[in-house]
Amino acid sequence: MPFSLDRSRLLQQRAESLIPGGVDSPVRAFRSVGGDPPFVERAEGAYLFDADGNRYIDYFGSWGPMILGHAAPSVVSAVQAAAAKGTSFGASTAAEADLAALVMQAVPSIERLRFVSSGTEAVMSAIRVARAFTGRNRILKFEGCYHGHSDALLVKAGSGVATLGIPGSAGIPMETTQFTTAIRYNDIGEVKKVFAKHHGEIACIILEPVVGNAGTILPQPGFLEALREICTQEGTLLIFDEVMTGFRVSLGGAQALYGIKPDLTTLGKIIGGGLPVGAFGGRAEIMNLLAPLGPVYQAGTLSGNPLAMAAGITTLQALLDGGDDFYDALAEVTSRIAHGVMDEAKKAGIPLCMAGVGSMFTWFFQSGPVHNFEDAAKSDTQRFGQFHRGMLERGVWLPPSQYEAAFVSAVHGDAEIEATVAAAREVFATL
Ligand SMILES: Cc1ncc(COP(=O)(O)O)c(C=O)c1O
Ligand SMILES: N[C@H](C=O)CCC(=O)O
Repeated sequence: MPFSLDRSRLLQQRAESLIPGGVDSPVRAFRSVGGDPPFVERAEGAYLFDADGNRYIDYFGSWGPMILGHAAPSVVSAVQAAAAKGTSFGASTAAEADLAALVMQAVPSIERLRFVSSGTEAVMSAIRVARAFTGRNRILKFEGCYHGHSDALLVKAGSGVATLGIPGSAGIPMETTQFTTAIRYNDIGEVKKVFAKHHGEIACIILEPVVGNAGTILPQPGFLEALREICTQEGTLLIFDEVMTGFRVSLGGAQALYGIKPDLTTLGKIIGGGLPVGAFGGRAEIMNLLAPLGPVYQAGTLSGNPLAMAAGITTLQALLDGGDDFYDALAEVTSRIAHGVMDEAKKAGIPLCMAGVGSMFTWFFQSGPVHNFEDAAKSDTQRFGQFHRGMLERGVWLPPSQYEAAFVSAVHGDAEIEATVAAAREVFATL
């Protein structure tokens, strides 16, 4: 059967008449890679199935959460059992503390934690509590890092903002971003300059400790250590946004991998096992400023939702049980996929470089190296788009932007590696 997206196209047209751009999040629209986005009907293991009957190996895993693969039987059973008891109470359940305890077991820098419904909310709330704790307003972030879509954090953001090539967002008053400073990632000299200019004013540095939203960019040796030292000296809080890297790059996230202890951490994605969730946490003396204990207001009708808690508990328990062996196996499969495709690019004479850690990675269409967003933006995005479409037609669904990370799950294996490398070989021959 020749590849067709006829039904998806019709569904997209219908969606466009009802929903702006036909999507509930811009990155889903395939604007930077062209072509029609497939409409998903169901998913199982490492695969997505669309409305036209096409099957795809999934390399974006709902943008990170699906580390156990789609519809993992243990997660589905836990969610079904929780749903049978009621889908939301707006009152506390034991499951919230159960999940909080599992998170803290893996991420010891978190002494107190609160659940919210998205990564955006987690970051927004962490910034508020950091400002309250320090009595300062300014936040320092890095170009190409994405911390959700709250007003103050879209300045020079990655992900869809970078993909669409827009500077931030309309509808945000200048006054709201006046305290946001965005500088180059991996450049400690720039960080020092900002502290010299704004001495005593900076509430927090927030960053993706491994960037995923400009494509994958690794911290250079010493960068995270230097940030920790500066923050400690200056009375500034260090916030690791581990919404993507938490439970992804290692059980304890990037902070465990690189041995750095942030003051606050934001989480999302994997800790909800594919259901809507976010969390922020850190030192008790900071987190205890939250109402009802303290003066920082933060709330949520569906926060700690019982279905999300059930999916999260089951997922984290599997990761804790699997331990280092689980993460080593995942990294090994990822490395075979990532390097297998790199080898094919080399044979085809196509400049391609790769950055990755554990089970997240990006192929940049350039010779590299990529240390910051400016470097990532040198990629041949047109060629990336051609590659993306070619792979999709051959049953491999990559994240539809050069400025996003790909993810591998525990149920990707030999068959998926071979099929992916073979598809890349064919596509490279057409570029
Ligand atoms: C690092 C990071 N922070 C924050 C967010 C925002 O999370 P959400 O989309 O759940 O609001 C995302 C993903 O979107 C992310 O990757
Ligand atoms: N890069 C984003 C999150 O990690 C992609 C998810 C989205 O914005 O829809």
